[in-house]
Amino acid sequence: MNHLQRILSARRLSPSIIPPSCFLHRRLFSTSETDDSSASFSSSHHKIQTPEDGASDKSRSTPSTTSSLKEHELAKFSAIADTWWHSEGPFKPLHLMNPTRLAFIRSTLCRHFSKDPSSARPFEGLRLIDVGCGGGLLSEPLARMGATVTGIDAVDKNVKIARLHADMDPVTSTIEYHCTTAEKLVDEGRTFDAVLALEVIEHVANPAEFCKSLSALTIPNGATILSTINRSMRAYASAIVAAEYILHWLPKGTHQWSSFLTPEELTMILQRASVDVKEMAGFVYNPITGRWLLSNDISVNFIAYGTRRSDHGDI
Ligand SMILES: C[S@@+](CC[C@H](N)C(=O)[O-])C[C@H]1O[C@@H](n2cnc3c(N)ncnc32)[C@H](O)[C@@H]1O
Ligand SMILES: [Mg+2]
Repeated sequence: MNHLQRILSARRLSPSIIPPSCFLHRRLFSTSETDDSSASFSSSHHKIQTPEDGASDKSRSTPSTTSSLKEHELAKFSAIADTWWHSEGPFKPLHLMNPTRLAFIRSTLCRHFSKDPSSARPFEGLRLIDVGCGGGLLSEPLARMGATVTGIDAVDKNVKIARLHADMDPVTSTIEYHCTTAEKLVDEGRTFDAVLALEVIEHVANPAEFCKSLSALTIPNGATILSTINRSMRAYASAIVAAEYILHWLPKGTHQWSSFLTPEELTMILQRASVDVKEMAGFVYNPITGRWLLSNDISVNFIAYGTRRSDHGDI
């Protein structure tokens, strides 16, 4: 068993990690948070959001909607859309994380669909969707691995940048990009063998509804993969205070601590959406090598792979 397999097998989940619903924050099952103008990206007065600030967020009690859009989150991405492919720009952490998250995706999807992970194009024959694709940092390598890729993003500028970049290579020019949302594609009846939403759920209006849409886009017995940031004190210190305010890796205000989900919460909302989480891994940054590694440590950045039950559950 190699290192990766050890990590992954260590993170195969049993239902015992799923907490009773009373542990969950009410936010998970409420709704679209109305816009918080104090979170504006362009503001010169950046207040570091504390966990307590999040706890008193009044927007929690707004009525339910199926839209996953949070306008002020989209505005942040629109403002920096032309930097998606600058490897030293605001998306540098995603560029650096890419090989690590692709290793997890290759490993889990190859096992799930009985594909050969040592093949150059292991995803040949698979239809994948990259939800919240941004500039296409993930969509492109998935296409190079042979998948038929659809990339969607709610920000039109992102989709345009993704399209322009993908068109530079005949292999990636096959990617179908659309400015739309997961819920709209559900309404259109689209389905995919595997659905991926990396670093998106912490930016949507309603994580539980979003997971239901991801599930509905996944064929029965297909795979669903999400990555996000844990709502832990370590994540507050490293992903917000250090990354945004000390190291300036990300623009200030990129993340709201209160919008993060714990691995248990994500597992539970996916389970309620008919997706059983099978494996999880953490991404850990090594400041000496400047690389991210797959790890057992899911206290900050983590990725989860689940399988879509063939029954429709309570979707
Ligand atoms: C942090 S970026 C991640 C980009 C890409 N998944 C990656 O990991 O390289 C989050 C992306 O999600 C998009 N987004 C946010 N909310 C969305 C929603 N409700 N539906 C679709 N895309 C959304 C944003 O426009 C942004 O491009
Ligand atoms: Mg994020």
